[in-house]
Amino acid sequence: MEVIVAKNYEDMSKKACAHIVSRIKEKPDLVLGLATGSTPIGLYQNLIAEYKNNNISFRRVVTFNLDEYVGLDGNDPNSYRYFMDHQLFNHIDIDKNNTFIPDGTAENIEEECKNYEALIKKFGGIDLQILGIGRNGHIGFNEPGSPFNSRTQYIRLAESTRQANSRFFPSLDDVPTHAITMGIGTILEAKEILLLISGKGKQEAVRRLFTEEPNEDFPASAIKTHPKVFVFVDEDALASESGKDLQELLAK
Ligand SMILES: N[C@@H]1[C@@H](O)[C@H](O)[C@@H](COP(=O)(O)O)O[C@@H]1O
Repeated sequence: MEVIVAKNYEDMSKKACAHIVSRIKEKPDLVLGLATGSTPIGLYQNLIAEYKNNNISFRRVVTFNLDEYVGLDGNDPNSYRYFMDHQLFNHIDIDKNNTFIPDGTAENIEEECKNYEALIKKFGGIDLQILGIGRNGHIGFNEPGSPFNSRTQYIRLAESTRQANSRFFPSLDDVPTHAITMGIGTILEAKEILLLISGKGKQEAVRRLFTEEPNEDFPASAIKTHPKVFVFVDEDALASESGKDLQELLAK
């Protein structure tokens, strides 16, 4: 696990963007795994700027999102399809037919999960997966207790996750109770993983990530078993009480 410490959110977003741009230049038909949440928004803005400056093209890039709420269609402003269209896809030259997100309105959710896995395989697997992290260590919507070999699946959201995400909805009652998420096993099959962590609210998650052995109570710890991981973390997320120790730990 390589750790890149950024000064702040903007710096983290820029550094992660530079990493992805270099990968797209090496492989213009990169299969890119995408994440939602507030954390990657700055990264997406930087990618849009790189496209507008004619520095990169997404014409041949294929994307797979980690997850989607069950029950929300793509026109719902809280769906992850809507999020991705508005935060990234509408502003770059990507072929929308090559942007995949689980369908939260599918009649047969289990089929949808299987098909999603098959589609990822059909494109040769994910080259680079972007991840954010929930305060309880969730990645995608894999909540604590998710087995490390789990595949794309239908899951019930933890109440703490519904509460955290209720800031985007009119009320807590409007937050869906279920989602489809790539499994941890699916995520670990990506050839490379980029985890982005920003802000004071993530200090405890950072502490656990850097100090705990891989364990299913803290889903993000699974990435420690992966051979090619880059963690982009800003100083706010690092600066816990034990921040100094963490900085020392990282310096080793
Ligand atoms: N499913 C998403 C995760 O993929 C994301 O990492 C997490 C953290 O979001 P934020 O970046 O807003 O803290 O939120 C959601 O639950």
